[in-house]
Amino acid sequence: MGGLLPSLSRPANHSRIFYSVMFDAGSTGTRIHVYTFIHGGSEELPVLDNEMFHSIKPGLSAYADSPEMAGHTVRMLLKVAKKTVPRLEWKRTPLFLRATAGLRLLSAERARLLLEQVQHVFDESPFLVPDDSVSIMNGTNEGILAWISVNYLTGHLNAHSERTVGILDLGGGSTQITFLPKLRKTIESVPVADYVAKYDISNSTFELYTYSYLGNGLMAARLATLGALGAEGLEWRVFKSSCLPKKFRDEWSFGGLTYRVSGDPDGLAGYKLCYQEVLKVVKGIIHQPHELQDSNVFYAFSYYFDRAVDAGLIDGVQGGTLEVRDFKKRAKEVCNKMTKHPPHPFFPVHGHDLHHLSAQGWIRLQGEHRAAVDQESEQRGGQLGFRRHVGSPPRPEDL
Ligand SMILES: Nc1ccn([C@@H]2O[C@H](COP(=O)(O)OP(=O)(O)O)[C@@H](O)[C@H]2O)c(=O)n1
Repeated sequence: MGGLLPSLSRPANHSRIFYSVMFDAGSTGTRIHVYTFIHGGSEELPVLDNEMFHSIKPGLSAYADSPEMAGHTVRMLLKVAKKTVPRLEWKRTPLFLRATAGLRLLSAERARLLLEQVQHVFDESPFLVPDDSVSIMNGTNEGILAWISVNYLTGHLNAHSERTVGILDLGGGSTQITFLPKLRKTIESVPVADYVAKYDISNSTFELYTYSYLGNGLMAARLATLGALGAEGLEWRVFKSSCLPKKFRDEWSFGGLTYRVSGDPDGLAGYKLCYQEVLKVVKGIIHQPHELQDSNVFYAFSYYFDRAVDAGLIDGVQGGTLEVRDFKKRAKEVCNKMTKHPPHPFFPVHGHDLHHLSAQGWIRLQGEHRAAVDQESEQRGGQLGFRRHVGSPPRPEDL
């Protein structure tokens, strides 16, 4: 995202504060980040001074049949930019939008029509609209940027650091895994070449293992488990699962479609059956690098974080450190209890088959930091801000 920062060659008397506006168009919501940077001097890199955040649900892909509503979402969010950026700065403040799995899951034509609406709203706004303002980010870049952000914010990218940490990002439509392999064999034995990406950061080249599994984000994988993703007859069908309490009934919306779901009142529910159901969706698809069988540190976030909080495994403000097997243990407890008293539905592991990913590995679950008021339930107050952020860690007074 090299274009995020506007040109730094400014006249000496020019304001040393500048702004940049980034939209994250995810499968479950569209978010705006308005960054304020301070430019200390021509030799120095700008420093992130503040970030304003706001989000709207659902994501743009929910409007595949009414693209003008996607434009409306972006117009609403632009109001935050207008409030945050002084009027005089609007015409030199660049706008960017990067869409992730929601749009990747649509046909190229439907995605194009949505992005066209966004481009139109950008063009009629008073802000700067660079050439590459609006696009779909590919899964490889999504995984790499998350890895850079987390390693930068945790201090693993500084010159003295000898190791890095991996990332696990569970979105609604896709899930990413990225780490720096310790063994050459890991790179040599990837299933296809696009599991490896080289990235240069300050005189070092990192050869990363990175992959984005499209359709294995939490919402998409959950619907696939129910046999609902891509199914016909959504108006009359009810999709049943042994992962849901027997008497449970609900409607779930994703990607502009609504699915009626329920437990199986005449069947069985519980961990074992549910595990088999989920396995059908991930088996043979999720690649499990050998070296991850040993202990490894991963930062897991997005829905990994949300579900760990919901399951009572970590604190919603502090985040926490878990072993992968803790997820399995808790899933067993919750799913087997659900056969007796119906609690909230809990799927043991979505997206990644985490148990196999790293039997003894640790994952650190951290929430995201947001400096601004977020009206969504997805607001989290963890210690680090890293999801699609590249910038300074939040200051204590912002937390
Ligand atoms: N700035 C953001 C945006 C989303 N998220 C999390 O990302 C998840 C939703 O992912 P998403 O809607 O972007 O889905 P994808 O398009 O990445 O598959 C939720 O768990 C959100 O809380 C985040 O942690 N930080």
